[in-house]
Parts: sequence; C-alpha cells; structure tokens
Amino acid sequence: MKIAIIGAGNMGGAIARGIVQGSKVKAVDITVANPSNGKLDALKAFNPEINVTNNNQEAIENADIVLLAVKPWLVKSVLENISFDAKKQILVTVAAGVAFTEYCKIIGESATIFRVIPNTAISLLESTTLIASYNASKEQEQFMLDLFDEMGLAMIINESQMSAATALTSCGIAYVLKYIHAAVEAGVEMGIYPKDAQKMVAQSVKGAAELLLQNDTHPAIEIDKVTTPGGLTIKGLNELEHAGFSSAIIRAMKASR
Ligand SMILES: NC(=O)C1=CN([C@@H]2O[C@H](COP(=O)(O)OP(=O)(O)OC[C@H]3O[C@@H](n4cnc5c(N)ncnc54)[C@H](OP(=O)(O)O)[C@@H]3O)[C@@H](O)[C@H]2O)C=CC1
Ligand SMILES: O=C(O)[C@@H]1CCC=N1
Repeated sequence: MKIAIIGAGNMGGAIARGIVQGSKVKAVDITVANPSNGKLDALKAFNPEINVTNNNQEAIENADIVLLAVKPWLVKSVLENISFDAKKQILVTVAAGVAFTEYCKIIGESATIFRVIPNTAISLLESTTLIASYNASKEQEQFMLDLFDEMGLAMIINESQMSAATALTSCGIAYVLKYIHAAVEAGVEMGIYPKDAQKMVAQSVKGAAELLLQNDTHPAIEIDKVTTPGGLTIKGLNELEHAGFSSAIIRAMKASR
C-alpha cells in the first residue's frame, strides 16, 4: 500500500509521522509533497526512508492512496493540477468543510473518497479522528479505521454529522486548551508559578477525560462526586453558570460548525 501525502503542514506532517510509527504502511511507501523544503527536511530528519518531493504529480505516481492535506481553499486547484486516477486510486482528504459533492465535481462521482478530520493531538498519536466515506467498501473503511486508530481514537461517521463532530473534536481541542490557559492564569493570580499551574491543570483535564473514557460514566455523576454540599466546588460551579459557562461552550461549538 503506497500513500502520497500532499501538504506537509500541521496535519500532513503529523499524519506522515504517525503512519511511519504504525504497522499498516512502511516509511518507504510514503511520499510527501510540499512546495517549500523546510517541512520536508524535518520529515526526512524524522525518518530518512520517507520520500519527499516538491512535485505533487510525482508524489501521486504509483500511489494507492492520495491524502490531501492542504488548506480548504487550495483543494480545487491542487486536484485540478494532478492526474488523479479515480479507477485505481483512493482520495483521502483532511480539508475541513469541503463536502464529497465538491470532490465529485473535480474527480468524478465514481471515485472512492474519505473525509478524515483529526485534531492536533495526532502529533502525539492521541487524535480523535473522524472518518466519513463515499463509495468505499467495508474493507476500505476498516483499513482507514485501523490506520487512524494507530494515531489515537478513530470513528466512522456519516458525512451529515461531520460538521458538528468537527466542532466537538477538532475545533473543540482549542476550547479545552482555552480552559487550561484561563485556569493557569487564575493559578498565577493566586500565587502559583505558571509551569506548576499548567502541570496541575493539564493533569486535572487528563484525569477528568479518563474518568469518562474508562468508566463510561456521565459528567454530572462525576461532578456530583466532587461537590460537597456547602463546600468549595459548588461556589465555583455556580460562578461559572452565573457567567454563562455552559451557554458559552454550546454557542462556541455551534459557531464552529
Ligand atoms: N490544523 C488543524 O487542527 C486541522 C486542520 N484540518 C485541515 O487540514 C488541512 C491542512 O491544515 P494544516 O495542516 O493545519 O495547514 P498547514 O498550513 O499547516 O499545512 C498546509 C500545507 O500545505 C502546503 N501547500 C500549500 N500549497 C500547496 C500545494 N499547492 N501543493 C502541496 N502542498 C501545498 C503548505 O506548504 P507551505 O507552508 O510551504 O506553503 C503547508 O505545508 C486544512 O484543509 C484544514 O482544514 C483538519 C483538521 C484539523
Ligand atoms: O479551524 C479550522 O478550520 C481547522 C479545521 C478544524 C480544526 N482546525
């Protein structure tokens, strides 16, 4: 299985690094194309067996999978300037907000296409990766699921849920980081050194996530365990709601759709 990755930025670069650390595709079978050399040099330094090029067409020659990792507004021109073979090749795209119908207009309705939305934790193999398929067999879906499962948690969803799920996971990681940033600032105001505060808050967020993931419980149940009647936590929780915390999160998620 040979993969060409077009675009070596945050997503393309992290996916290339993630794939070579997994078991599904060998480094020699990955070719990454990017117009400038800095990110390609970094990939070569990470693993010299990864092939790199400045030429998109050269990258996709002999590729079974062409993975598009350019900005959404470049998708059309990049696809129009390569000879993608929809009979032999599978298109995988990470471009957010570009529907299957847009790709069909360029490469035809018979093509097999996957829309894949990771988040930036893919660089640590801790991504939540959403996968939607078009014209794919069950075997092809399973391969994509297995490939991205090695870089975190991958889920197959319908394209109709892609925008909402992208808001929760891919944009959502920024909201979690925003919470961490704000909490660290509170800690600093209360006299804790920033590095210590960041470690405390980040580990607390990780612990909260693990409680839900490992116990398959509900956030309200876990919150109830923390909250002593007349105690400290309820004072802060009520302050959050007076300031519109839940409403702000819901509005943020919906705005990111
Ligand atoms: N960042 C994120 O959290 C997520 C991003 N996405 C999607 O991933 C895609 C890429 O985003 P991201 O990785 O963050 O962006 P980056 O800007 O980090 O990466 C894009 C890469 O594409 C390269 N590029 C530009 N033009 C071309 C071209 N004509 N041919 C080949 N490569 C080209 C750029 O090279 P150079 O810098 O040299 O110009 C750059 O390395 C977007 O469509 C985005 O919607 C999806 C989920 C999450
Ligand atoms: O902000 C964005 O548009 C990209 C897509 C999802 C996460 N980052």
